[in-house]
Amino acid sequence: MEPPTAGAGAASPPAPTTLRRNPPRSARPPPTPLTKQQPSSLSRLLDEEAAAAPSASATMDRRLKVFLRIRPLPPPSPLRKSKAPKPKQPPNVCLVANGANSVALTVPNSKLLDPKRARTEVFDGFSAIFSPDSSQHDVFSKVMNPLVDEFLGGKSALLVAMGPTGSGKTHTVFGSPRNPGLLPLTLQHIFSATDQSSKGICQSQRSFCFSMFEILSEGKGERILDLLSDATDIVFQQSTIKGLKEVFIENFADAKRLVLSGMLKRSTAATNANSNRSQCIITIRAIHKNTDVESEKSLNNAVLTIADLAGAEREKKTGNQGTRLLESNFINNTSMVFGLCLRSLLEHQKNKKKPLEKHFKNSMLTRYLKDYLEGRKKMTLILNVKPGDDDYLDSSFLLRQASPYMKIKYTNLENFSEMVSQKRSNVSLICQENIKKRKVHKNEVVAVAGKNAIDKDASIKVSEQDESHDKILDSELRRVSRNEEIMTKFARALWTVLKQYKQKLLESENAAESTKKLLRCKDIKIMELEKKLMALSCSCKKFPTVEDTSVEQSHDVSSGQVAESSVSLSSQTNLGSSDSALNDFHSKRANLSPQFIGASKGSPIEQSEEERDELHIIAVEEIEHNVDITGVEHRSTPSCSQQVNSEALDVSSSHSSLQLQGMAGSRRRALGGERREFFFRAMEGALQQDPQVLSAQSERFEPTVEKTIVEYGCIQPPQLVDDHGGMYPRGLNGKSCPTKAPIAPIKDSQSERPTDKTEDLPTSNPCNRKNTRRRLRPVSAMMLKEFTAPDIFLDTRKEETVKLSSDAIGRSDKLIRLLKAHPPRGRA
Ligand SMILES: Nc1ncnc2c1ncn2[C@@H]1O[C@H](COP(=O)(O)OP(=O)(O)OP(=O)(O)O)[C@@H](O)[C@H]1O
Repeated sequence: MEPPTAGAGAASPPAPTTLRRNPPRSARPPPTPLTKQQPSSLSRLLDEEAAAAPSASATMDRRLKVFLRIRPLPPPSPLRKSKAPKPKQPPNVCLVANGANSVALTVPNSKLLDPKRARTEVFDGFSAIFSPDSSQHDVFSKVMNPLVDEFLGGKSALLVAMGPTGSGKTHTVFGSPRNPGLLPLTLQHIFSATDQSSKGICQSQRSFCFSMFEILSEGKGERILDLLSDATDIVFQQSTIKGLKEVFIENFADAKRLVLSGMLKRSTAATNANSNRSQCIITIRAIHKNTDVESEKSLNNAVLTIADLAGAEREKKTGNQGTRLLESNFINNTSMVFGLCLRSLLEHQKNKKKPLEKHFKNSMLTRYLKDYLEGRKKMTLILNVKPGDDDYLDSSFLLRQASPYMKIKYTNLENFSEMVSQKRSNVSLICQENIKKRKVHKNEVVAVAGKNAIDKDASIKVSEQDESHDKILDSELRRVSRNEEIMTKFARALWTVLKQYKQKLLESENAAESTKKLLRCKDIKIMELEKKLMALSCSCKKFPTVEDTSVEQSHDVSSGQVAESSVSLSSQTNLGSSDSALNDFHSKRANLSPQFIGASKGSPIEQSEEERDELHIIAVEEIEHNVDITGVEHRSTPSCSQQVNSEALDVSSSHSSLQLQGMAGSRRRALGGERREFFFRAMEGALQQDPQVLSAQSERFEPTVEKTIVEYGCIQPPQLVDDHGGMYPRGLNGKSCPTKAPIAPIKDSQSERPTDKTEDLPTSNPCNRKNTRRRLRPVSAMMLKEFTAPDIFLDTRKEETVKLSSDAIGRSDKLIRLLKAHPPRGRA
């Protein structure tokens, strides 16, 4: 074993330095320089105590014993042996035994910031230190022998093996068949001792119960596994394990077999460290069969427990993941809780005002070992460490953590169980006394009444015998009654609070119920509405079918419209009547119109009056807009009719078709939808053939115009329902003409007065935009107005207009006459 680098004997060792990046408040004392080799205060104290008085050993016995075992460095791997050249220097060691009770821990060079400034810490005060070459028997004789003796003497004891993973805990506790550990040696010792005692004293017969179980992690929790049976229903209840198998062992061979079978069942995992994954606990309970009942009782309480804790792991080193990581968390957590319990016990012992924290509740192991961790039963620790440089951090952590535990004291251990039983008996005695006292009081009353002489005598006897005792009982009674009162009040308060909570809960439940009901109603309503909507949409889908009446009407309307448009042409002489041609035209129209009519018929079902008006207004606006675009001159159309001739008719037809095309285009832009699209396309198609056909047809229509007027009884054609339910008069080719559509705009008027367009707009248009928006006038009325309206004369700025107006007056006279000749029949 190589001595520490800063060990004794160095000629001029570098001054030890303390590297502290984050110094704690209660800074540790600087590490003891090894050059001085002075024993620490604790070891000095222990030595002094040992030397001073024969009772010193007893004092030392009262302290928590902490042993340290340094395991040998692992041998080089066989691969390395055969192939790699032998290392010149032995592997560096950071931990060496510095004396009987102390070790020196040197920071390895690899961990030093400045290699020149070596640093060594000395940890002393250990009960014993076992160097790597110490045998299992050495360890047993110093660690376990005293505990076994105490156990056989009827006292419980616990040995806990602590340390990082792979430090030799399992080796220390179980050992191997060739090199048995503490447990086999203990069992051997127990049975050999029993044999000797049975040989010597035949009065007592001892037998032992053996149990072995492990606590391991299960997900994020813990569970117990019995290593001697396959029982699964093991429950941990108040420091005892229910369902745990205890096997009677009568000889060492049986015990050895049990230990082996238990070890085979123990959970280990192939981690980097190939370590145990559980805390293994072995208990040996002595059962004494003695003639003396009292001694049997006390001896039967003794339990010897050996705990082989799972080694704390560093995540970085093991590289554990998933379940293994959870396991190592559990292991580290248990070690931490165990350490916290001991720390708390020490703090409590140092300062009685500090409460003993209940850290033991945080893990199953510490709950099981509660009595030991609260200082009521004796415990011994054996720390296992690895001395290699690589294990410096693990060793340092363990030594720093465990070295203060040596100061933990066990006082009044012997009396503890007695104290407990005494306390219990005292309480029961007090209760009995209370009952007695009540009886006595009762008897006193009875005695006063003179009813029962025996009771009277007894009460007098009691009162005379122990007055002081009565006083104590009185005070106790008062205390108990006060406690009772407090508890009753508390219970009442709790009851009322609970009542209130219950009421609130009921209220909130009711509210929730009513809200649910409301929601259900709403749902039903929504469903009904949805159904209605579906029905409506279905009916709408079915609706767009061709209606003969509509077609007929459209025929009529179109003829009426033609009549309207052809009013100005009535003076033409060469218009031949041709019903067949008209029928042709009608059939063409009929082919075009059904879609439109169907669509227009269908819409009013869906739309309200307001919506229809609104859409009507939009349509009118669009048409107006088109009218504006195609020819603002049309606003002066009243005069155009007078100049009608065959040429003008052609022009007007083409104008009309252009105008209607424009209108159709704008309508298409504005209104989406397949049906509308179809309608407009059809209309455009019809218009494309218009210029010639229309002129010919217009000529032919002339007599029909008269007829149609007679048929409808007025010039006003039947109104057409637009896609959106809006009503406006039909124009040429069934196109609605919401405005006072000019029938035959004259080319000349456009060329003559191009600059007057804007000026004429507000005044010359008798049917201004506002009016059109509000309501559509019947075509006849509009025409009459056009012909007679005074606003025609308003445009006096230009002589031409005046002249045309005067012509219009003449034309209106003609129209009036025409109307008089054919008075309207009245609308259907
Ligand atoms: N004192 C020793 N002498 C010889 N070999 C030892 C000694 N201590 C430990 N070993 C060996 O080191 C290896 C690891 O030891 P062991 O399994 O006891 O470690 P451990 O602390 O129980 O690990 P874990 O907590 O992970 O279970 C074993 O192969 C064991 O034989």
